[in-house]
Amino acid sequence: MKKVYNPGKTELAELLKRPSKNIEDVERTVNQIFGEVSYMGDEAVKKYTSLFDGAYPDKIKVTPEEIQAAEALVSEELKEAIQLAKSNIESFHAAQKTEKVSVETVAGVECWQEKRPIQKVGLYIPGGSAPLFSTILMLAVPAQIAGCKEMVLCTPPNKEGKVNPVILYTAKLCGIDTILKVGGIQAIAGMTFGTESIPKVYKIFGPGNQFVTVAKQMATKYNVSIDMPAGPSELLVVADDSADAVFVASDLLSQAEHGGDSQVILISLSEVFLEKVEAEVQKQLQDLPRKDIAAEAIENSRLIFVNDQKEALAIINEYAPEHFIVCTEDSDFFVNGIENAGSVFIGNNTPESAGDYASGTNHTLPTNGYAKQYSGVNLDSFLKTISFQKISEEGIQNIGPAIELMADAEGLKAHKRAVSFRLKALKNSSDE
Ligand SMILES: NC(=O)c1ccc[n+]([C@@H]2O[C@H](COP(=O)([O-])OP(=O)(O)OC[C@H]3O[C@@H](n4cnc5c(N)ncnc54)[C@H](O)[C@@H]3O)[C@@H](O)[C@H]2O)c1
Ligand SMILES: N[C@H](CO)Cc1c[nH]c[nH+]1
Ligand SMILES: [Zn+2]
Repeated sequence: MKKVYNPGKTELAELLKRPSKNIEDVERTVNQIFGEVSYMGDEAVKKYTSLFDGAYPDKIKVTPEEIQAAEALVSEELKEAIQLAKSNIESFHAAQKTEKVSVETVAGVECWQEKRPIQKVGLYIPGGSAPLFSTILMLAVPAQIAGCKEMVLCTPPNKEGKVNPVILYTAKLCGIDTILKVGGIQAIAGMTFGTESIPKVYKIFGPGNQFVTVAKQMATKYNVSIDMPAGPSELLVVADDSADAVFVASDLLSQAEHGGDSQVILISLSEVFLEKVEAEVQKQLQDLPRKDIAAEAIENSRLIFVNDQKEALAIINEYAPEHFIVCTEDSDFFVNGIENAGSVFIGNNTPESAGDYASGTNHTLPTNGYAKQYSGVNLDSFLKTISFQKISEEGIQNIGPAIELMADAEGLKAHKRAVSFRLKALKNSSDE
């Protein structure tokens, strides 16, 4: 991890760059695959599944027999853990339901808004380097609470053309039966255009690598919306001597092990603490099964010493981390001051892994600085808000003249008439 002391503005900008691939190269690949999938459907999907995943499944859709068989391959212990996580995610997301908002803006003009589910949603479950079945809970649970009618799940197959049984088990538990063995750009293109096997959806959800993230952004050009850009995982920790170096190092490594293009950052007001964590990261790295991946991410990562809390907060808000851990004596300073972060974890007993799996919050979060303008997935992500209005005779008489004047001023005569005819009819009937 690169260690820096009191970096200046220009140095910081360079230091805090995410280790992303060349975006033009990724966009070129995305354009090509989108083009082919839109014309050739399943044939193109199979071509790219074979190229990138080394698999050529004869059927893209997982069969009911495969789903059935998966259940026996998952241990009872793991099923119970999944159930506990599911129930906490349900509690937190069900609590996000809101009441109908209704206001009589002036006498006789009633305005209200109500939420309705997005009918067809596509859930992308990463599976390139690790089968992230926990992501199914994060997406399907709020989709179900929202009342989405159709859920389509895409996840990459392994080299034998199979999907991890825990993914199949969790999908079934969440009421999903349309599971497709397709990952990466071809999955996002499939859900964007629809193919013989992949249903077209209205909104695509879920995290993924940089190919998936750029593909999701491309989908928006074809009238399919997305939750947010949720790419390679990242974590920023702010800690002082009140924190535990062993815990902090384990948190940093937890996100580093997602992928070589992940990034983790520690900001501290204590030089001694930075050094302790640096040594601890190297120690804990040694026996990680994904040591090479984590080590690559650690190469892109930073240890930053700053003199005061205000400076630390300014850096954090500029970086806008996906995950933000606060382990300082005065945690309120950071908790109250944070403006840009996907999800915040407070205190020595709150590992980031808790939010990844089982505390109840959602782990599908904006990366790459997008926490400046996007929220993580939540119940509202699966809902649309529709506004309604009902105007009485009194109401149209109250606002009609203003509408007529405004329509006139915009030069829109038909708009004006739509009001004038009604006002005239009311006047005639009152004159009779
Ligand atoms: N932000 C979040 O909320 C969040 C949550 C969980 C995971 N993640 C991130 O999701 C990512 C998962 O990545 P992953 O790779 O393991 O799985 P993935 O499912 O996202 O991607 C695998 C697919 O990438 C495609 N691919 C691989 N190499 C390619 C190439 N050269 N050209 C075109 N396509 C290619 C293949 O089709 C493959 O199926 C990680 O970066 C992880 O950090 C983020
Ligand atoms: N940390 C990931 C979000 O960036 C989510 C995850 C799933 N499994 C483990 N972690
Ligand atoms: Zn994680």
